[in-house]
Amino acid sequence: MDDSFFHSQVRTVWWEEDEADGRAQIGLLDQSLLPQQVVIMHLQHEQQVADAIASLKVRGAPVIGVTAAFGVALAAARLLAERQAVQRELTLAELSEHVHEVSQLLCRTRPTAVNLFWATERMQRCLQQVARTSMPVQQLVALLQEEAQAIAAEDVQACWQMGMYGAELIADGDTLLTHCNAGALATTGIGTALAPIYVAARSGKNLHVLVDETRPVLQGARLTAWELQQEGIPLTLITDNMAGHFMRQGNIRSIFVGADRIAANGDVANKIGTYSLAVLAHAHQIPLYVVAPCSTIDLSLPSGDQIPIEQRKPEEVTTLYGTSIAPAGVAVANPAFDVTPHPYISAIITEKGIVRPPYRENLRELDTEH
Ligand SMILES: CSC[C@H]1O[C@H](OP(=O)(O)O)[C@H](O)[C@@H]1O
Repeated sequence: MDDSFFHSQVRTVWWEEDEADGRAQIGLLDQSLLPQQVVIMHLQHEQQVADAIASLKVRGAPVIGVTAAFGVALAAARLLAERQAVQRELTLAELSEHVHEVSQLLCRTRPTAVNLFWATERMQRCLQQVARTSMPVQQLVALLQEEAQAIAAEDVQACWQMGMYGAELIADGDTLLTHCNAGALATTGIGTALAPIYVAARSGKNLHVLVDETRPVLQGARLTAWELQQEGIPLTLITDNMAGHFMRQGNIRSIFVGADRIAANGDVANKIGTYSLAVLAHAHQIPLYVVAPCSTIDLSLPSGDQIPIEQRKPEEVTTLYGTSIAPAGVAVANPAFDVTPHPYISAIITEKGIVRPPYRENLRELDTEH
């Protein structure tokens, strides 16, 4: 497969330099405005990066990991530039402390997606490893940038591999269901859950995708529908509460979803509503596949019960595009994710292959970095 395989020009996040003064910055597609507007942001401070992640301008587990890595590299470059401007030395100890503090800042934005923690830990490890070599601090800052670029490049590669493995599970003529957005917009590559769909479609299989709208913030309706449309993949948008109806009618061959964190026993935290889908799928004997890179696997947690679930603001539920849809003062719950117990998961597709039960043993053999 060559680069022309993927038609869309979707780019989620990248490293760049300001045209005017050559300052390091991060280019980022503002996903909160899609599909109505395609707006590119240019971030020059780590606080802007943290705000972009917290406000879902960039969202999806793999790409928030990449964004956090770029954020750490940006913070290091910014501190060095500040010191150079006043001709003050930046010591290794100061750089290390700054990188640690910025990692903590970025990790406070979204607690469930483990990729954020994985990426910032990897950035800190990179600094610790080379620090012993007494390398000049300018070179350490450049190395952090290279490490972030490597994380992004590995994500692109992982998406391809997940796509190739997952496509084997899709047959010509299948109708598939997906939830939220686990496509190109959630990664720096062709996506996680949507990657097998793209690979299968490009290999000539005729497919149809049912897309859950995914309340409360509509990643399915706004992002997945937009992304699939750009790629020319036939789709039908449905509201979340229609999924059971279509399963019962026998219209759905399999379900592909992403993941924000996978525990050692194979329990999966993913966008709220995934658990309900999984139970329905089980009742209708429809396979549910989770597609995620190894950076989403957290072997330090024995089960999904230990996965922290992000609670988001009530306004995401009580309003739609700024318009109130509920009575003022109503009590609201807004967990962003739920946990699907592993017995409901038919297979977990990673860049290293397809993992089937028993998950505890088979995930351990994958050689993840956690
Ligand atoms: C490829 S992971 C995408 C993953 O991210 C989503 O959450 P959010 O939009 O809140 O970042 C959701 O859980 C998707 O499955």
